[in-house]
Amino acid sequence: MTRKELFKNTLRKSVHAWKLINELPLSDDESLMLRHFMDQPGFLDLHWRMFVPAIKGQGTEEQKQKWLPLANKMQIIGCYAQTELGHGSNVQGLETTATFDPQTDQFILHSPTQTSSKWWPGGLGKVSTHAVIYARLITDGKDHGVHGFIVQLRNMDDHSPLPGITIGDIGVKFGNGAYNSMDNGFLMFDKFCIPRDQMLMRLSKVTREGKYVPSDVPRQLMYGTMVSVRQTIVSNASIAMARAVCIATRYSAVRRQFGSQNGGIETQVIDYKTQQNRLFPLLASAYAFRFVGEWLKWLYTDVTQRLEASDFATLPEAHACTAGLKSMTTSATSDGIEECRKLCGGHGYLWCSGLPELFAVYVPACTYEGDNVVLQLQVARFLMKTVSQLGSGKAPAGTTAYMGRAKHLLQCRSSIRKAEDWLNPAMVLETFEARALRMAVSCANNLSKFENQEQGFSELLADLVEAAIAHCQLIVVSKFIVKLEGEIKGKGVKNQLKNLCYIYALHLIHKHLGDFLSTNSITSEQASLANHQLRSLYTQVRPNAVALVDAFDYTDHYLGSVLGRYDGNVYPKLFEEALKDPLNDTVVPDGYHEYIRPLIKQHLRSARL
Ligand SMILES: CCCCCCCCCCC/C=C/C(=O)SCCNC(=O)CCNC(=O)[C@H](O)C(C)(C)COP(=O)(O)OP(=O)(O)OC[C@H]1O[C@@H](n2cnc3c(N)ncnc32)[C@H](O)[C@@H]1OP(=O)(O)O
Ligand SMILES: Cc1cc2nc3c(=O)[nH]c(=O)nc-3n(C[C@H](O)[C@H](O)[C@H](O)COP(=O)(O)OP(=O)(O)OC[C@H]3O[C@@H](n4cnc5c(N)ncnc54)[C@H](O)[C@@H]3O)c2cc1C
Repeated sequence: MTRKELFKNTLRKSVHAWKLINELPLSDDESLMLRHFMDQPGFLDLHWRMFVPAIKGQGTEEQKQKWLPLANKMQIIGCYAQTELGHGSNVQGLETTATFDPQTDQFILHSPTQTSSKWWPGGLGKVSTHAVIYARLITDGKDHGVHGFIVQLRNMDDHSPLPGITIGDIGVKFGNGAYNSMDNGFLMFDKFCIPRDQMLMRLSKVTREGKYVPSDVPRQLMYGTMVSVRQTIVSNASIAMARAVCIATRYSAVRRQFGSQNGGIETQVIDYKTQQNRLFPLLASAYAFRFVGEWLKWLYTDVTQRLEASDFATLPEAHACTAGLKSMTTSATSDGIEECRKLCGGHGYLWCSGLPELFAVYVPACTYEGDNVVLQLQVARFLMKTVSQLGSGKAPAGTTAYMGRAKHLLQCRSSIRKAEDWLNPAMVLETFEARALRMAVSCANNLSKFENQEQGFSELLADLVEAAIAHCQLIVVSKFIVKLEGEIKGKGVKNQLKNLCYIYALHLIHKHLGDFLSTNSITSEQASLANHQLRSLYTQVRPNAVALVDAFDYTDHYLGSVLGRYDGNVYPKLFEEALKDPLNDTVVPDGYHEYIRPLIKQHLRSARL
């Protein structure tokens, strides 16, 4: 499809999905699943996952009563317009202004520079009638920082931009289809006025007289919508990773190369230890991210209930966990999809393998809802704060509770003696805890050598990110182990999950061996025992690998992959797909008479001479 066709077709699908949601009707959770099976980025994502939650989280009761019924019935369509051309990560650096005019009781929205143009918001370019706009609030010449406003963008009769608004699509993005179904947009305000009651005023207010009344709740609640979406992105990482792994596993069982004895059949590539060493940790990650996603959903629900009761104690941890896990799981999934493409050899590069499109549509998850490095630095800040409070009498809680055992974890030596010890959950956990804590403490010690903490933080950014990743990996391993300790239905399922859990943990040890050795969390002998155990786990998973991806229950239609077909009938279908290509519509291609023939003839002439 051309971009225009793709965009229009996504509108068609979105509206059809919305019709089904109402007609069937579907619950909120079911509606999200329907969106998932629609399988294309579109304006509904932003409307439901960001615009509506922003109003719910930051609007007053009155504002919710006014706007939510309209949004819930989709009589208005909204997006989330925070990022600007010049600033995305640095939200405090946004330039759009919302200046209160007491004469008219309005805010004047203005884009003072080119870099202040809103740039990237999905659904903004062509679809949304409204947006939650983030702008610097100015009253009586004073800048109060960034706040949210509900703004109508387009005329409700003919969809034209309202006077004072310049709006459009930012252009083609990575890949052919992929995220191009979405109208990521730009927007500039030229002294555009909105009524005062369209500032989202749950967190802070501007009175009729123009007085700014700051809230007594943390200003970070303004970032609540991002926390909510980051949480869902973790579960989505599992879905995307599982999809790629399903394709690569099924195809690896079908594909044969080398190893033929006396004209017999060749070896299935899934039987090569190198293939297993690349593939099975990804299979394990798909399960691991699912379980950590379930736990994160619980954490998010818990913090939301606490916030409603004005208990803000767990907000920093919820922020650190959602930011860190969003970052870690999306980076691993993007890399994992690309690895699955390579695991499928040359055919993985064909569009009909389903992997190029999956990669192209998935990879911006490393950037949207917060650049992955920037987010890990938030985790690092949280860890440095926690380390600095050790010994102050305030016991670390939640995912940092292990830091409360710092005295032990800083000096303990791993008691792994034989390969099977690496299947002991307590020993594995202690290894990850020791590594995470020692990395964090080492950063804190190095930081303390700087007179200026901010300068020290800047200098140590790379180490801090690694410490944050170590902490996040510990969370994922520990939640997998917790899952195994709970009730698991199905004969033999627990054993399979156990294998995957230890593959997940041990492959991380192998991958980050430098961390584990340099922090003395393990010795090189223990590392080699871990590798030995890992190989043994691969052998145990091998006979069940295909069943473990079938368990994701993805239909062929959803997978969209000739290589990942359930029936394994890959080769005839590759031919069928090839023959569908428009280049094969004619035997002699367009351009033959114009370019190929004259070229060949010229050579023939010179040959005769
Ligand atoms: C089938 C597939 C379906 C997929 C479905 C997914 C659909 C998704 C659609 C995606 C569309 C994309 C949308 C977007 O991208 S929207 C824009 C997202 N933008 C960002 O994420 C910006 C990232 N930047 C930030 O979040 C902040 O600016 C940053 C956290 C980096 C820094 O903020 P700030 O400068 O204000 O803060 P400080 O560093 O000074 O920190 C101040 C304290 O505040 C704490 N903090 C920061 N953020 C939060 C938060 N969210 N919640 C709670 N607390 C927070 C921070 O830790 C500091 O605390 P301390 O003072 O205690 O240290
Ligand atoms: C597909 C897609 C959809 C999007 N949808 C929306 C949307 O609906 N609404 C919306 O408002 N926005 C949206 N965005 C914007 C998105 O949220 C931002 O692009 C994202 O937050 C990253 O910000 P940035 O582009 O400013 O990156 P930058 O911050 O400019 O990052 C550039 C580089 O600088 C590094 N860097 C930046 N700051 C630091 C630091 N402090 N320390 C170390 N390194 C640093 C980063 O790691 C990165 O390598 C979308 C983006 C994409 C790609």
